[in-house]
Amino acid sequence: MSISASRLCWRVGKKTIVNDVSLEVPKGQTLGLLGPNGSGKSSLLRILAGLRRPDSGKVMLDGSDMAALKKKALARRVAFVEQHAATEANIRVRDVVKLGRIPHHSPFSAWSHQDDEIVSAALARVDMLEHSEQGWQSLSGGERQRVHIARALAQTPSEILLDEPTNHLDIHHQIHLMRLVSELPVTSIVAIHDLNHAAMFCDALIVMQKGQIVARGTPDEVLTEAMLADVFQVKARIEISPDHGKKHIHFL
Ligand SMILES: Nc1ncnc2c1ncn2[C@@H]1O[C@H](COP(=O)(O)OP(=O)(O)OP(=O)(O)O)[C@@H](O)[C@H]1O
Repeated sequence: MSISASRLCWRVGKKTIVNDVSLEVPKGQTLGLLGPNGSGKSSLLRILAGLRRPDSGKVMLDGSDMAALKKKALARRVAFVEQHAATEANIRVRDVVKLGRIPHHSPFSAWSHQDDEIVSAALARVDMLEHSEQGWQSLSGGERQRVHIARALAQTPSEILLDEPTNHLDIHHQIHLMRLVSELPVTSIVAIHDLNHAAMFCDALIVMQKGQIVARGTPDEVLTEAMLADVFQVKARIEISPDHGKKHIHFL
């Protein structure tokens, strides 16, 4: 397994926010994390990214305990795009993406032509190459989101964790981004609210409720009218799309 977690628990005071969560994602696959607001998706992603220590349980990368990895080695391997990622200074778009290369450098190593190529390729992948010289503060919300994703790609990670990455994006860029994530030769875990995008672009899904996993499997197995009524309290009719052969949810 590229990334796995066994029996993760995280509490704040008496409240258990992540409750006995175990998961496994094979190399190159895309796992979608679904669940209502406050169900623990972001908290789980922060633990999987190594930003938060669980009270119990562990995260494994290729079978080795993540807790044993040094910060820089972890940053070379796992990229995380947070939901409210901020970049304060008014630096150029290209410089934001260059930050993704930091874990690959020592204080004495020189910036290389290859670094430049990786940064340009990351910007091109999110359709932001022509904004390279623009100042960060002048970008729209969706453009900022795409630049944060480019920075994560410039890290050339083996695992990428994305917390609601299609927030702020127009429908063209939502589809473009989800297709990109699903086609990347990188293991991805993505918290996502759009259930039809989850059906179209994820290999497997996990549904969280009150910190626990309440359903898991392929999108076909997980996305059922009963689950949507039970977990999300919505009525829906689900059919197999004649266009792409995946499940399609009609909300009633
Ligand atoms: N540091 C914290 N201290 C106290 N409570 C917290 C903390 N972090 C998260 N929580 C609580 O834990 C629960 C899960 O939050 P989390 O952000 O992980 O949910 P989520 O599934 O990502 O939600 P959303 O879909 O709204 O982004 C929420 O009730 C939240 O208020």
